[in-house]
Amino acid sequence: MAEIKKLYEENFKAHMYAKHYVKESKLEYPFFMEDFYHRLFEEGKLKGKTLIDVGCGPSLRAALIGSRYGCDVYCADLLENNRNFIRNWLDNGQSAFDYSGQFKHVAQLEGNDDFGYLEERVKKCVKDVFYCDIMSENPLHPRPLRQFDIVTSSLVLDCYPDQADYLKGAKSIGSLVRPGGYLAFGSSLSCSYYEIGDKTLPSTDVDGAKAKKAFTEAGLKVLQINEYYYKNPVPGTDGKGLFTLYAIKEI
Ligand SMILES: C[S@@+](CC[C@H](N)C(=O)[O-])C[C@H]1O[C@@H](n2cnc3c(N)ncnc32)[C@H](O)[C@@H]1O
Repeated sequence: MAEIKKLYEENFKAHMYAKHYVKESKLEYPFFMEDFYHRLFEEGKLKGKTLIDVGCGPSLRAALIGSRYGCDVYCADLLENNRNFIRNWLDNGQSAFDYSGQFKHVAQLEGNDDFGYLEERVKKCVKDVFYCDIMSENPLHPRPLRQFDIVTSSLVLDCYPDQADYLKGAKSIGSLVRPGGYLAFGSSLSCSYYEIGDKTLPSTDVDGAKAKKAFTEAGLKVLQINEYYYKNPVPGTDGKGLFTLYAIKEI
């Protein structure tokens, strides 16, 4: 586990990740998570005021959708570089990093051709950007544990191939959901590595059923799983696809 965190500290380049996995994504279905969040909110399945995106990285996936529904969004990540990347975007907008492909996609989901309105909306909804570590019992340490109406997390827990770490991470993510609150989660499917530039990072051989087991053990009730298998191999990873999971913490 310490090794994985060290690998991230040394190899995860925020700008390169944002460029390769958000801006010019090589994934077959680049905006899988945005579509998932959009659908859940639109169907009224996710309701609440506070949203934390755990392991947000240099991405605003959850903020883009949660902002439509007036959520107060908190972006949390292990790496200072990622947190600074988001802070810089919040201060300087598209001139700091051009997310226009992703923003255009979300605007289209909302029935709009022009995506310019999203920048202000996202900036307004993000209330804070802070440290979190899902390998800690309190992922917000040294802050006190706080719970949220909605917890989102995409492509984060699958960074931990060791089974014990995976379960620990699921428990830690689950601890952030308030009783009656929701988890909207996304992951690679049966993946052992992904590349960022010339760096290779490990991933996990996991599917919806394994994630369901982990989050059930973490005290959540899983309500929906959706697996998507790539039709063609995706450059830079051996992942077979992606999956999403939606769960509730019952009162
Ligand atoms: C593959 S990126 C995903 C980024 C973003 N969520 C997305 O969907 O594009 C993995 C992210 O998990 C973060 N991460 C890795 N280990 C973590 C940990 N122990 N606690 C919190 N975040 C972690 C990394 O810093 C990185 O931002």
